[in-house]
Amino acid sequence: MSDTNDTKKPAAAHKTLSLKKTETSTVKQSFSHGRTKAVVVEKKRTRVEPGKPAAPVKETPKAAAPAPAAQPAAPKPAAAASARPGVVLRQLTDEEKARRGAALADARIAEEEARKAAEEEARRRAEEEARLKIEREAAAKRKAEEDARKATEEAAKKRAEDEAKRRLEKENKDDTAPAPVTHAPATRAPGAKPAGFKPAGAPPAAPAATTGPKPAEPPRRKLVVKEEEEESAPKKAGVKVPVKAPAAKKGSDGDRRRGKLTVTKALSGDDERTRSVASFRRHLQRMNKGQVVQQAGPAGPREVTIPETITVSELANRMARRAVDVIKVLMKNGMMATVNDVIDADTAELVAAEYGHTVKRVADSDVLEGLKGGEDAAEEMQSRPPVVTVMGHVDHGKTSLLDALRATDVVGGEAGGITQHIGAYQVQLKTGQKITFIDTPGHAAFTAMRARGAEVTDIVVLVVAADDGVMPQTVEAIAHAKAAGVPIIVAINKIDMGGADPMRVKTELLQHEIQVEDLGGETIAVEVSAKKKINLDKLTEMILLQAEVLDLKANPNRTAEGAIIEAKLDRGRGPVATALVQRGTLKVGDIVVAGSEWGRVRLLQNERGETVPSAGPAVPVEILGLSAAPEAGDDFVVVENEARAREVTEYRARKRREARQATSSRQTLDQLLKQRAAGERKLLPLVLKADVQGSTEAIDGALNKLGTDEVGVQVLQSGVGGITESDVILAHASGGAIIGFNVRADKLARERAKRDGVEIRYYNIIYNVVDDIKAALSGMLAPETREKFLGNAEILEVFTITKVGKVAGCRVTEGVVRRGAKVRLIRDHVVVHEGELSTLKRFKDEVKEVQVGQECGMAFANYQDIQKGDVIEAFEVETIQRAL
Ligand SMILES: Nc1nc2c(ncn2[C@@H]2O[C@H](COP(=O)(O)OP(=O)(O)OP(=O)(O)O)[C@@H](O)[C@H]2O)c(=O)[nH]1
Repeated sequence: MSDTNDTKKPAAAHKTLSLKKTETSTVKQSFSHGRTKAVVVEKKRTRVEPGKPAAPVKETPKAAAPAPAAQPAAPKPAAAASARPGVVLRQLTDEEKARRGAALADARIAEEEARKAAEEEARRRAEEEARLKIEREAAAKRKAEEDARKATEEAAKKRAEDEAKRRLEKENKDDTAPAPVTHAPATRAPGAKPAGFKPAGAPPAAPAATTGPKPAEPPRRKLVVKEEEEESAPKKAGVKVPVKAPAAKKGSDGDRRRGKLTVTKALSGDDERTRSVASFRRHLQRMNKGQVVQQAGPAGPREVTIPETITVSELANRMARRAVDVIKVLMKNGMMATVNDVIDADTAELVAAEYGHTVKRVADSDVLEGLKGGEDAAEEMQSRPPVVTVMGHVDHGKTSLLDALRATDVVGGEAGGITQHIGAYQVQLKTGQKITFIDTPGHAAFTAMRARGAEVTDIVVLVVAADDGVMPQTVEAIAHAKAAGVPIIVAINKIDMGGADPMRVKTELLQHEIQVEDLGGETIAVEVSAKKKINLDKLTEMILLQAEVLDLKANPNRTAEGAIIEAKLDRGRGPVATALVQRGTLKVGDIVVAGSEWGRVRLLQNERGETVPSAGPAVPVEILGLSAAPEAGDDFVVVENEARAREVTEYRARKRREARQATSSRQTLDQLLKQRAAGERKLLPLVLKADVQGSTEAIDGALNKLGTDEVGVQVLQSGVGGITESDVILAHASGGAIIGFNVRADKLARERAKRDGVEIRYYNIIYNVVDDIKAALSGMLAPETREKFLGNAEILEVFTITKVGKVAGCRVTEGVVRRGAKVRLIRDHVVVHEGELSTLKRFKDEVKEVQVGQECGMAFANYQDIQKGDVIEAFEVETIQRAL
């Protein structure tokens, strides 16, 4: 506040003259916001007696105004005294005049400023009022527009629905001319929006025309929505929200979804439409802020490991939630999923974040990390028995030798006398030492197992019959053993036989870089007789000696690891896997992952069928309790819990599926068809099912060997277990047959095979499979054609007969001419035509054949250019079936 003193003002004209010794002045007070107030100040002068001290000036404000803070023009006591009434006023000094003049000027300036401030304030108020008025009017106008727009939308929507209904009814009535039901009638008025198109705040069609210049409004509104979407896009990219976001649908549907939520829409029950872009963005923002929407669960937030893909149930499991909770979250994000559906890691991460869990993303292959334990410390290692594989040529006595060593006889039990089942046995010697033998059907299975990474064998015993010597499969076995880097012990068998010549065997082996000790080499050779049980102890002694050299050790005090030697589906016992423990000890109750199968060990049985509680290193044991039969050569490992087992097996199963798809039957069929089209090698497609893996491999190998450049076998699928409907479907699709070895088709498969005409053949002897397939392949060989000369006839005369054409009057000069035979027309020793006869007549009668020397009439089918003197050569084509 500032006061302005207006003293010594000249008397105003309206003021009455009075003798009162009073002097008035006005004080103008300025307040904030330009408010001012004028205060009149009266100054009374009193007489001052000479010699008496001057009384102070007493001011009596007429209004209750605060006293002026300063009286710039107030006279000093001396001046005041001189102004006393009764005292002659003295003239003001120059100094006083100057001061008063300055004060007056100041007061005038202040007054001017206050006036200006007041004017400014008034102007501002007027403007503010005008603005508010405009805003009020605009709001009212907008409200009116909005109401009108809503009304129009409602009407348009209703019209569209009516229209759709009408069309639907019409379609139902008239099936021949179906009209697509659409929400956007093609004949809508210009400017009118398609039914359901509701851009936020866009003026309705009708008011747009009346309210004037707002033509750019709808597109702008649309753009805003678009911007919102675009804004959310990078977030999506960053977080990879796998929400079925309001992805634009085609046409009016997509547009419609961008609109505001109206009552119609809300009641329409269309979830997708009711989810606006803004809500999606809000959701994303929530996501980005890491705001937890759901409760983490009873155990609180945790770290959830998420692989590249995961099933809904597994994700729920890892978050300690119910699967239905996960499904709810997915649905909320616009994704319909069931418990068993596989979702990608991004989606899973979103769900986990929703529950406030932290996520640990792992690559697919990471699940295998740490599956197998690390190296064992040297002090934990203990000696273990050697694992021996017996290999050799067919009938050289592998099984007999193993039998002799085990003092059991399985040869008689084998159909056809062939070792068809891979078995693994441990023999305990008189000394108490143990040797584990793996009986394979041949080196192929050994290699197949090696190919799967199962390096189970420590020593190979190469059986060579002393009477037969080194044979092709002996050579192959040597190659396989060498490739595996496994030491060989040669067992020269059948030394009891008359024609046995062990030295010949030894020298023959030299050609294959096997130098036995007798001949100055390092390879141990033992002359044995499996039948007469000669030198068997020497053989075992040599095996143990070799094992000693190899210094075979393993840690038995750890979780078990090993390899699957054989697996089968046993009717009574379910999936049974013969496993060889390589380190650690396998116990009943352990959770085992074997290849892409897993299970809790229900029962362990040794080779004699006895139940054992555990199996240590180099012990072969049958495992019961697996979910399905793994493949021979798969590794097995004991894991800490079921979740881990599931994780690993799911990953492996997926990888195998992918690998199979890469060489899927469809692809094979395509190749097959291509080959057929190109007249290339003909393949006989087969689906092969057997009771054990070893048999499938043995049959597969044997059948593949049957192939030639022209024909061959295409094993579309081979596996262990009964023949199922899917096998039949596969065989049918490829036009192939099914081979069941020691297995049968189930009911569904039988019915389907009957319906589709797919042949299923059952066998229990490999030779028979090979023979039958050989015959089938022979049938596929293109038959040879051979021409058989019949006879010659000379054309004596040519007659032209109406309706028949040219007929040759001939005489058979050589052999016979038969009806239906093929003929060539030879003119001057040159073949001018090759075709068939249409007529063969003797006199007027059709005859079957005409002998040499006889005359006949002949006409060619579709050929008229015959001349006298031409020779007709008759011949037949014989087809000769070939065999492999
Ligand atoms: N005299 C004699 N015969 C033997 C001896 N060992 C095996 N045999 C016979 O040789 C034949 C073949 O023996 P297997 O043990 O079945 O031979 P394998 O090598 O296992 O044959 P595949 O299973 O077909 O590979 C049988 O008839 C045996 O009786 C032996 O030491 N002396």
